[in-house]
Amino acid sequence: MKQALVTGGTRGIGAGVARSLAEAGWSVIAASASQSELDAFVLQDGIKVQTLDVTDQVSVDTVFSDLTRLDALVNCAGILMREEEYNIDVFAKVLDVNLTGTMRCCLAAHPLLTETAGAIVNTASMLSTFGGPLVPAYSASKGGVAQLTKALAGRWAEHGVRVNAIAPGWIETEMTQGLREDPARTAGIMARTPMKRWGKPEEVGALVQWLLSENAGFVTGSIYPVDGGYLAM
Ligand SMILES: NC(=O)c1ccc[n+]([C@@H]2O[C@H](COP(=O)([O-])OP(=O)(O)OC[C@H]3O[C@@H](n4cnc5c(N)ncnc54)[C@H](O)[C@@H]3O)[C@@H](O)[C@H]2O)c1
Ligand SMILES: O=C(O)C(=O)C[C@H](O)[C@H](O)CO
Repeated sequence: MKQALVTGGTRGIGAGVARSLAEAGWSVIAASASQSELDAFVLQDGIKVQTLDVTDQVSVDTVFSDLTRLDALVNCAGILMREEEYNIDVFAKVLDVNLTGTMRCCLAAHPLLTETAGAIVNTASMLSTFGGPLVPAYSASKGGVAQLTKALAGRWAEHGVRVNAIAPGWIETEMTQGLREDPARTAGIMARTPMKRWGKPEEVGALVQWLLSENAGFVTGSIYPVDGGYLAM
């Protein structure tokens, strides 16, 4: 059975991805650094949970060296600290999780993925394309994830490893809870969203499922929006 590891896989978009892949017949490891999330995760057939901190090299090395097979890595772990990101320590922390954490897991997964001609899906954002004045570190990290994805795709194609990224729009998760509870921010977002609604984690999962399938066998180095049309406006 094909095996995927999803970082940040016990909540929000990552959990939506883990559940979509399990429903498509994958064996999924849903990994998170948060013990409370691991405890709260409602298990389903095909999914097991795993402690993994993407900022901790020992944690990453331990988890990946224990794997005997890996067909896909989906990097969903991410944080966003809003205005606090103007503090340099917070800036570095956000980069460490979102960008360096993504690279850490890609590097750790690469030897296993070369054995299976596997694939990576990273999580970029609309903020890979435009800057968010309230989130300088988050914006920089997501611009970085998009470029990292293209660089790795170019380098690892010769090993048969495909590397793509998703760029979710406004998705209903805890990360956007504050925005969804603010009527003025919600109205502003909906005014610019052609589909006039928030996206769901499983709608992001469906895109990841396709990117990891044989149907996407010639697709690498691309960034795929799933945003109800927001980036097109
Ligand atoms: N929600 C949105 O609208 C949206 C839009 C675009 C991109 N994204 C991106 O999607 C991804 C998932 O976001 P979400 O909205 O589901 O947010 P979320 O806060 O619900 O989930 C984030 C996940 O990352 C995990 N995580 C954080 N730090 C970690 C670490 N050091 N090691 C391992 N896991 C860690 C958390 O435990 C959690 O499981 C993030 O990369 C985010 O930037 C979200
Ligand atoms: O697009 C993303 O990656 C987001 O999650 C957007 C943020 O929630 C938003 O920029 C917060 O101000």
